Amino acid sequence: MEVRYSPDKNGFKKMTTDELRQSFLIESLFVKNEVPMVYSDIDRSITGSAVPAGKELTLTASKKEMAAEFFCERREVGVLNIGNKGKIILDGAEYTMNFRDALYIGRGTKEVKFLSDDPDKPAEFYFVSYPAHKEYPSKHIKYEDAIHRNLGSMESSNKRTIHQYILPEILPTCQLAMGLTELEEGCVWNTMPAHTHQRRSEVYMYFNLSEDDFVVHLIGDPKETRHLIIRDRQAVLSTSWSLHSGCGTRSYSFIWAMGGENQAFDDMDHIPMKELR
Ligand SMILES: O=C(O)C(=O)C[C@H](O)C(=O)CO
Ligand SMILES: [Zn+2]
Repeated sequence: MEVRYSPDKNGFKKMTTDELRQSFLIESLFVKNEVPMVYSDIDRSITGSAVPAGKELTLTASKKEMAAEFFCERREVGVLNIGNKGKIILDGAEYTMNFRDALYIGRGTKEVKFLSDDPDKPAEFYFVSYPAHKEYPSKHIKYEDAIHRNLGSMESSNKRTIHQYILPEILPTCQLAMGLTELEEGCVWNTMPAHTHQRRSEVYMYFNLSEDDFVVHLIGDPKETRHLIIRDRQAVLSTSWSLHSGCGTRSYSFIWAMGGENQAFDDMDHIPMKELR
């Protein structure tokens, strides 16, 4: 498992493009028949994917980094399927995962298996995990059971729907919150006006982009921003002090996942537009 260490605010200011990418950008996801994972010291998130294409995949603990017998020994996981129909089996209990369905996997779950219905049209599971102090029941949250919030406008090029799957309004978790944001055609800006949230950190994973398209993702202190060019199915880590917002060369979607001490979605420190630099 790859491990990432984040810089402090001052170290961040001196980083080159390559250093920024090595610290915050995750380019290794969605490899068929593998379960790539990145462990970050930011709230101890683990970000990964599972694309079973003719092979059943298992979520296993990396002994060195996790010192655990099984992945969910002290962790909870949120999974979203952005591919074709598949299944996740948790200790023998089977969940049918359609496109845009989510699954919360509670601490204590011993066996997690990922399968696709058709190996030629695989399911594409994306997951984010955080440490969990307590066992909460696993739960399947279908697309139609998520909370769908419309935000933004065509005039601001940011009309989008935020689909909220894993939040206290839907199910209890230890610290994980997770959802999916889809931009309307012709809209390119996400999370603008921008925010930080000192009380939690966040991981974004962008998708629905063609090979030639990308998102210019803003990070850093709102008064001294930097950017990363992010391509299809790549993820970006965000510290609690960093804004996280992006502008694409076309419309796109992204999955956001958060861990920390406060799960209230609207608990954000908004940044006045005039203050961004
Ligand atoms: O488009 C948006 O705005 C978002 O999706 C915002 C994220 O959900 C977020 O940053 C939550 O803290
Ligand atoms: Zn946020």
